[in-house]
Amino acid sequence: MAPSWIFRQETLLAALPPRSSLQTMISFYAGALSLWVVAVLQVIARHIKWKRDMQRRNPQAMPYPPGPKPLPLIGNVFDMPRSQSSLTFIKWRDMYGPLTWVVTPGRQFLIVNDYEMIKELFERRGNIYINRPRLIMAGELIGLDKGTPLTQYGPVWRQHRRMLSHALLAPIVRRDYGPMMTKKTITFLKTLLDRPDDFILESKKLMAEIITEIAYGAHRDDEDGGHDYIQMQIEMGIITFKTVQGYWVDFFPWMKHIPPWFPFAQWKRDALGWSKVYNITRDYLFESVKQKFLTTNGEGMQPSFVLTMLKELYSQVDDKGDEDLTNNERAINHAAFSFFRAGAETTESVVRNFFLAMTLFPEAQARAQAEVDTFIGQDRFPSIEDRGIDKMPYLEATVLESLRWNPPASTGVPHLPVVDDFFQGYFIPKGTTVFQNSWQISRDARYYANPTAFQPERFLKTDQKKPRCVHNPDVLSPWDWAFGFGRRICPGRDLAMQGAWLSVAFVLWAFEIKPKLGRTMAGGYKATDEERFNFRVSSKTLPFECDFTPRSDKVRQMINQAVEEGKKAGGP
Ligand code: HEM
Repeated sequence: MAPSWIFRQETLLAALPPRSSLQTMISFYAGALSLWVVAVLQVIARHIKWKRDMQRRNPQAMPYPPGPKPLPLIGNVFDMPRSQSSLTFIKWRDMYGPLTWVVTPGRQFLIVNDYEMIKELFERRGNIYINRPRLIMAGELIGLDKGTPLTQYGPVWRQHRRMLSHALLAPIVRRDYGPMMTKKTITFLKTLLDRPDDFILESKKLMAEIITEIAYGAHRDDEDGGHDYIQMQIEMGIITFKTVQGYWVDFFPWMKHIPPWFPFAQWKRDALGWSKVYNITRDYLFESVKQKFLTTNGEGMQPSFVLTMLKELYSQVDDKGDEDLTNNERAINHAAFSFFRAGAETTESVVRNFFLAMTLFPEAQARAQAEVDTFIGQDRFPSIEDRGIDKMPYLEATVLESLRWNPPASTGVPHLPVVDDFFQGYFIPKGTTVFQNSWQISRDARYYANPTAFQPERFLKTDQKKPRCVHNPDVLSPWDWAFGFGRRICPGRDLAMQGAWLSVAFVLWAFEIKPKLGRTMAGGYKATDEERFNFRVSSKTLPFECDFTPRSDKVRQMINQAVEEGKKAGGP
C-alpha cells in the first residue's frame, strides 16, 4: 500500500513539472470540458434507459398528451416558462387542448388547464396523485423539501398533516386566535389613518405578524435579541421565490455536485448562502419557543402551534426513546416553519386584490359598504362573530371574489402520481409533475361570465323566502379550487379566509377607498389583467395607488381610542 504522504497536495504539486499560466489554463478548461462530455453521455445513457423502461411499463403504447415539440436530449428546456407560467400554460391550452405534455432531461410535466380534469386526477384519484416533486435547488440544496408543501408522500408528511389539520381547524382558529387577529386588524386600521400610502407594506406586516404569532406565539424584540420577524418573512419569501422558479440544476441534477468555487457556479454559492439563512431562521424560531417551554412548562406563554405540539409531545415523553423525541421535535419544527412560510404571503395577496378591486370597481364597494352599515352600523367595530353568508352575504362574496380574481397560487403546487396512470387515453408515468393551472380556472368563461370583472354578486342569488341573498350553488366557488385538491389540499384555508375577511370587513367599515388623481378604469387605469397582476408563483397585484378616507369622525375616534386602550392593556 502506498504511504499516505504520497497523496498530500504539496507532495503531488512538488512532483509536477513547473507550468506556465497558459498550460494551467488549458488543463483547467480541458478538465471542465471533459466534465461536460461525461455529463452529456450520462444524459444520453439515462434517456435510452428511460425510453426502454417506458416501453415496458406502457405495453399498449398509449401516447403522451400533446405538447410543444421536444428537441433531442434536452426536450422542452427552452419552452418551459421561467416567469408568468400561468399565462404560458393558458396559451398552451389554446394550442394543444386542456392537457399539455412537456419534457426536460429526466423529468416530465403535465399541465392541466381544466377544472373537471384536475378534480378527477387530484381528488378522485387522490391516492395516486399525492406526491411532490424533488426540487434540487429549492429542495435539496436550500432545504425547502423539509417543509410540508414539498415533503415527499410518506409517514413524515402524514405526521405534518395530522398536526396542521388539527391546529388550523376553523373553530380552533376562531377560539384561540380570533381576539389576537381582531386586535391586530384594528392596529392596521390605525396605520391606514396615519400612513395611508404604506397600505401594502402594512397589510404585509399584518399577515406576517398574525401567522408568526399563530406559529410561534408573540415575540418581542427586547426578549428575542432584536430579531425582525417581518423582515424574516420577507427574506424567506425572496429565497423561496428565487429558488422555486427552476435552475439549470433542476433540469441537470448532476450539476449539484459542482463545487462552489467552480467558474460560473454563482448559483451554487447562492444556494449555500441561502440554505444557511433558511436553516438558521427556522431553527432559531423553534428553539426560542422550546427553550421557554422547557424552563416555564408553558406557564404564561401565549398559545401557539409549536407550544401546543410540544405540550402534547412532552406529556407522552415517558413512552418514547430519545430518537423518537428528536424526530417528533423535528416534525413540529418543520411543520411550523411551513405555515410561517406558506400562510402570510398568500393571504396578504387576497387582501391586496381586494384593495385594487375596491379602487377599480366603486359599485362593488358601495354595495358591500351598504351591507356593513345595515348589519353592523357605525356604533361598534365589526366582530369575528359577524361572519357568515346568512349575515352579510355580499361581504362573504367579496372575499371569495378577491380570491378568484387573482388566485394567489396561480399554478397551484404540483402533484406527482406514485404509480403509472392512464387518463383520457394518454399514458401518465409515475413521477410526472402535474400542474393545476388555477389562473385558467379563474378565467374560464364556462364558470365565470366576464371573468376579468370584479363581481361578488356572481356567487349570490335571491331567494323569495329569505330577507338576504343566498349562496348561488350554480357558480363554482374558488374555495373548491384555489386551495388545491385532494389529500394535499391547503390545511390553512380556514385561517386564510378568516384573516382576509377581517381585513375586508374592518376596512370597508372604516374607510372609503378611491383611486388617486381621479383615475378610472374607463379612463384606461389598470384596465387589463396584465396591468393588474404579476403572475408569479405567488401572484400579486402590480403596484397601484389609492386613497383611504375615514368614513366618519366617529370611526376615526373609535380606532384611536381602541389602539390607545390596547397599548395600556399590553399583550399582542
Ligand atoms: C389565500 C391563502 C392561501 C392560498 C391561496 C393557499 C393555497 C395553497 C395551495 C394551492 C396549496 C397546494 C394544495 C395542493 O397541493 O393541492 C397549498 C398548500 C399548503 N398550504 Fe396554503 N394557501 C393559503 C394560505 C395558507 C395558510 C394561511 C397556511 C397556514 C397557516 C397554509 C399552509 C399550507 C401548507 C402547509 C400547504 C402544504 C400542504 C401539503 O403539501 O400537504 N396556506 N396552499
